[in-house]
Amino acid sequence: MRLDVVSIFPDYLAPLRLSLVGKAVDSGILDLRVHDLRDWTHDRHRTVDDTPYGGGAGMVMRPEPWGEALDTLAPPGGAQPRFVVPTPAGRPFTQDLAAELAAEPWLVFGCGRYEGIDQRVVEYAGSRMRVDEVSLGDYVLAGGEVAVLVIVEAVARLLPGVLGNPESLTEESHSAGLLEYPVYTKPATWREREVPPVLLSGHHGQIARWRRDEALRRTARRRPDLLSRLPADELDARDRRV
Ligand SMILES: NC(=O)c1ccno1
Repeated sequence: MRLDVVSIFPDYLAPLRLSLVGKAVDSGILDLRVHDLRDWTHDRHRTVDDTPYGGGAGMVMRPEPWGEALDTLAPPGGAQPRFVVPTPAGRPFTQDLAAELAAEPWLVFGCGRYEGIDQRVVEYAGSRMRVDEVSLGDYVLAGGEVAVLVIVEAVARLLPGVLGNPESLTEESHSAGLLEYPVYTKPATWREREVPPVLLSGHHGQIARWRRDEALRRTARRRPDLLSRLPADELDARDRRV
């Protein structure tokens, strides 16, 4: 997978060279290219923003540098990426969307700053590539860079060969529409707190049942909205009694 990130703070994306994502880059699973939007400006001050039409506080990112950046990275008529723009006004970024993006051969991330990017950039991009304006949650960041770090990690870990043990993808939060069950490791007793005995029983069927029950309980307590979204046949009669 090729990943391009366009930002006025390219150094903000340095963490993508570390740990899990960094290893994926080193191994060639990810072809990561980070670009400075100012490389597509032509004035002495390398200006990327201007005052908003209609007035109001703050500045808006000018469309010209973004248009030139997209034309350089993905010339019209050639292969086109999926353009992902983190914004508080976007649709929710979810595990399902992470899985969708992980199936793409090429993603370009646009990091907005100030009050955002001139909307015509998204409209222009949408005329020749798929565009996703996505939000990590109902809060506002100073820019898209931090959101891109989150999205890239969520996507990269789903790529074959990135996680040491792909099995861990099968029972994690949101993988089956539920929150993950609580996990424990040695010692069996820690500060007078015991590990649930069933986990020490060696009885795999009972352990699986306990984990399912705990995932259901945790989801019902913390995210009842997820339960209401589960397909009707996802919960059996026993599940409904938990
Ligand atoms: N909530 C968000 O994802 C976001 C992106 C940029 N600013 O906020």
